[in-house]
Amino acid sequence: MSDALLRALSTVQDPELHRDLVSLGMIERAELRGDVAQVKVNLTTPACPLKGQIEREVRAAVLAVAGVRELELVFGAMVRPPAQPPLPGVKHVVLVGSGKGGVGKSSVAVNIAASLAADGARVGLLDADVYGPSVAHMLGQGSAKITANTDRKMQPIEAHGMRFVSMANLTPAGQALVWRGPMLHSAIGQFLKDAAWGELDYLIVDLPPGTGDVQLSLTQTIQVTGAVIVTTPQDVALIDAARAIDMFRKASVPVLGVVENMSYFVAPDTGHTYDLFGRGGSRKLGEQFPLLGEVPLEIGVREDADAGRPAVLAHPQSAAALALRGVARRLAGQISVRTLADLPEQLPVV
Ligand SMILES: Nc1ncnc2c1ncn2[C@@H]1O[C@H](COP(=O)(O)OP(=O)(O)OP(=O)(O)O)[C@@H](O)[C@H]1O
Repeated sequence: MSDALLRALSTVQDPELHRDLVSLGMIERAELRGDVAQVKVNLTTPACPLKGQIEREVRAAVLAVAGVRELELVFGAMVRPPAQPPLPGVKHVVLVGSGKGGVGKSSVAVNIAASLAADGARVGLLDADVYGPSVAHMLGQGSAKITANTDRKMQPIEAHGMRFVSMANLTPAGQALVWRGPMLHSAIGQFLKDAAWGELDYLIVDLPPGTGDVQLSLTQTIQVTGAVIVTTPQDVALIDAARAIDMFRKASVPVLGVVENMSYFVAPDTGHTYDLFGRGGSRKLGEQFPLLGEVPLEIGVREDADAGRPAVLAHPQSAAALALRGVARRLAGQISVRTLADLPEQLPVV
């Protein structure tokens, strides 16, 4: 490594982590070949929301070093696990919850997972909404069946770049589940621990709506990185979202951010924007939670879900898909912030 380049790179801060790239262990290579600098930066997540800014600042710093005429810059990514990973091979478990049903929690969970996977992360999705599992349908895998692998573990189903497990793929279609708390507790534990998740950067968990047994069970079974709250902007939804936030607080689960879904509607024929439920209402939940994004109500989101393809993949340029991509990247950023805040001053190079 070139000392001059490292000195220059140590003046560049990660904009979210407020620490320099060198002490964060993000510089894998910094070499001078003649007057060409070759630098490799490992971001803390492949879904880094501020990659463009980091790239600009690295360029400016390196090209200001005496004798450097050109920069060959490559990016990699390495998601850092917390001091205590939640499950072997799984770095982060993130819960997606809502105070009330029908606000689009599963849609948001599926699109966050698909978006992180599209950015290059290794992603799992656990459908813990055992009473109303809709993830399998939204991923076009409603009739797939979960099988056991040679170690007698549940083999997650692969779709759209992620692995997922859903009760819908274990029970015959159309049958209701009539389980009580202790059975649910053991089912969730099995989904987490007896599924062959393999190596994952993020395991996204779609919770049932509300504040019941499954939510508690999950927070007691493993150390989760945090929770995302999905809400719509009207007061009745926000009251329930506040209750969900309170539940996570009592269970010592950090709230990583809030997603305002069905935030507004743009009429496709006139282009007029309607704030059907009062856009921006989720700010009433408090300033302490980052707003991860405002996702418009869009017919395509529902159509894509029913066609079994996440909107972020099916119609990546739609306003809803772009908002959902932003949600996933901001969430990944928040996870890095949480994790690195708890790690030592000088991190090893990854
Ligand atoms: N932004 C959106 N625009 C249009 N339709 C949406 C949007 N978000 C969700 N939907 C649709 O609303 C319906 C409910 O969404 P979803 O199942 O994701 O909600 P949920 O909160 O998980 O529900 P439940 O709590 O009952 O499981 C679905 O048909 C979904 O396709």
